[in-house]
Amino acid sequence: MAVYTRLGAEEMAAIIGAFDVGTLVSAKGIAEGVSNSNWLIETQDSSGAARRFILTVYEARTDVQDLPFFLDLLDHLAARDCPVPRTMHDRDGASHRFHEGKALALIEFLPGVSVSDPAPAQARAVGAALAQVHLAAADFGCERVNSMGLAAWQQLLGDCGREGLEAIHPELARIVEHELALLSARWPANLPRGVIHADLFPDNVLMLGDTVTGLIDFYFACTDITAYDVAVTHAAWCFNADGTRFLPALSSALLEGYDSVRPLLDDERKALPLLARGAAMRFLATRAYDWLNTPDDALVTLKDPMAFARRLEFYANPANASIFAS
Ligand SMILES: Nc1ncnc2c1ncn2[C@@H]1O[C@H](COP(=O)(O)OP(=O)(O)OP(=O)(O)O)[C@@H](O)[C@H]1O
Ligand SMILES: N[C@@H](CCO)C(=O)O
Repeated sequence: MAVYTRLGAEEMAAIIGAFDVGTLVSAKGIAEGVSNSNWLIETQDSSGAARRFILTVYEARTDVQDLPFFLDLLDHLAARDCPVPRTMHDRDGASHRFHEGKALALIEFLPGVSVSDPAPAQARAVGAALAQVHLAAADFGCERVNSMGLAAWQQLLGDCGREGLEAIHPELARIVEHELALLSARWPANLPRGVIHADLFPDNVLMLGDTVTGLIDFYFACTDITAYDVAVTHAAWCFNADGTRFLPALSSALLEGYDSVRPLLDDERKALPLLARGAAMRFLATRAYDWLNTPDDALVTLKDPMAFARRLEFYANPANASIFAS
């Protein structure tokens, strides 16, 4: 249950009272998510209309210094008609506040559900929405370094150690060593860069039918290679959960959807096999680290690192490079 912070009814009413969003009617803790504490908030405004919001209290994993980047980005993208929630600003105009030393923000509630078994039309819509974000973010003035880039993969996997990786799977240390060396040597330097979401998994997309109603959880958003975001989204959407089966119809649909809004440049397309190996390595790294370092009594369901080791092997196989050809 991702509610790490306890808030009494009076405290909650005082927090919501700092925003011009009506009177608090209910606050329900949201089970999904592991990083921060989230509540679904209902209020009633002066005309009697019901309104809904998400209250997020940021826990240790989110650096408060980054909040202006994340929250201003939502406002920037929403103003350009991207399907992202707006940030509600408080009565002083601030996008986030502090309560008992923790930062919090009130975010627009968007309808929709996260799909667990996407159809090609849904993957197409997600590809198009991602491209829309990339275009709309072009004039966003702020930058943020990718804290989950190549250096972080090396650090996390180094911390896992050869023995740790071999305990996860006997072949994992060998695969990681070989792939990290290759990625360090070949990671592209000259591809177009911009703001990327960097974590656009199905659980971070709200949909109604084939329509994307919300892209959420921008807490890894950063400035990096734009096509790397396509690779991340590809790795997240185009395989079954354990990574044993590539789903070609989802892959074609996702890439077509993206291209229909922002056609990939030839150089970007050529780089996708390598960028996808990097994307698979990024999630392998955080999952392997968490697998070995999360206490047994922690209230989180660990995600399987091997699901991304299998994707990595798929992308590394030259016979599969053609999936990215136009
Ligand atoms: N703007 C929104 N509109 C509707 N529902 C939302 C919105 N933002 C978040 N949610 C709901 O809250 C849940 C948790 O949100 P989120 O994924 O941002 O939490 P988190 O703890 O930061 O995530 P994670 O652990 O995935 O990093 C989502 O799965 C979704 O159900
Ligand atoms: N989406 C990530 C978790 C957040 O980085 C994963 O599935 O491993």
